Amino acid sequence: MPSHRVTIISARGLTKSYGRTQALSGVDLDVRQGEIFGFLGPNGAGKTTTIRILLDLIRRDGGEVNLLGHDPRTAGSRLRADIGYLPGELTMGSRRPARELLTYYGNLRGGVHPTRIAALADRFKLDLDKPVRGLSKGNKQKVGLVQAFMHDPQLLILDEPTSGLDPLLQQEFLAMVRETRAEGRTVFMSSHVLSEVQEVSDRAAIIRDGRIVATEDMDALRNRVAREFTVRFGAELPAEEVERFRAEGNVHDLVVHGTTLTCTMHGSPDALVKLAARHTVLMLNSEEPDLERLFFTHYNNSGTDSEGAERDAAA
Ligand SMILES: Nc1ncnc2c1ncn2[C@@H]1O[C@H](COP(=O)(O)OP(=O)(O)OP(=O)(O)O)[C@@H](O)[C@H]1O
Repeated sequence: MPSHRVTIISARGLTKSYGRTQALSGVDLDVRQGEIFGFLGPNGAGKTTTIRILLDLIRRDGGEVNLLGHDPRTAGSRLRADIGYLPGELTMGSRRPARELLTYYGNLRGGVHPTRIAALADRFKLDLDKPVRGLSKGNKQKVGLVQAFMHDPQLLILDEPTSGLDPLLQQEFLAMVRETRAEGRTVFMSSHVLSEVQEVSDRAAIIRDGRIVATEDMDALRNRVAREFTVRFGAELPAEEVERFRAEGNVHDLVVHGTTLTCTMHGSPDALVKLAARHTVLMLNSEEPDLERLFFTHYNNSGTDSEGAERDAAA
């Protein structure tokens, strides 16, 4: 991605404490126009706090923010019209039907055509006639997503957007995010689920204990992440066949127990799949590491030096 693109989100040295809890200890971010930018971190890392500061929903203790060319502290409602925001915790106690609530939100942003609301609701399989208060968590999340997308904002800021969505709707959501990018608009989304960010993002920042520990192109992150594979064969493998697996450059930690082989791999599983296909495969399973493991295996030593991690990723 060309680095000369317009910067849509810039944050420098953001700090925030809640009493004795230091939630952010100097967060820097640069998000460029037309990219999908993932914001990854385990629970309590500071994602929601950062997002709320970006939108001036809470006040920062220190640092600078620029969103679409403005400081959100002073830009007021004009800036809000160019942003779609999905909060991490939706409080929707209204007795009104979703259609009415969404029309009301749309009017606050200068009006959104009813057919646009209906089309988005249709994609998410949301019933617009039910009172919002009685909706399930997942259906409330859909209302939140429709209100974030419906006015076609230049910038979408989404806090844990797939929380509560079933897998098919997660895919629908990711498709919408890609369409947004194709129109040159920008998406910033937080998540603690590595796979969804990996699937859709161009770049991601990883936050841990209130600091950005890495900002990476997703291709670089994909290669850093070791996935665990388990293959169960129809019969025990001859020793020389096991050696073929062991000889593959990106196969590590290989263990064979009876008919079951486990290993970890970086990058593409192509070689493993082709070797396995020489035999009868009863089961093949691949698990991604959770974020915590990724942090401990890859970022522990690089500590808080995000430039160092970027250098490593480029190497
Ligand atoms: N209103 C608050 N009062 C006190 N502490 C808070 C408040 N909000 C957040 N914190 C603390 O600040 C830190 C960062 O929290 P934050 O909600 O930003 O993390 P997060 O990455 O969004 O986590 P999650 O994925 O669980 O939503 C945590 O230690 C949290 O307990």
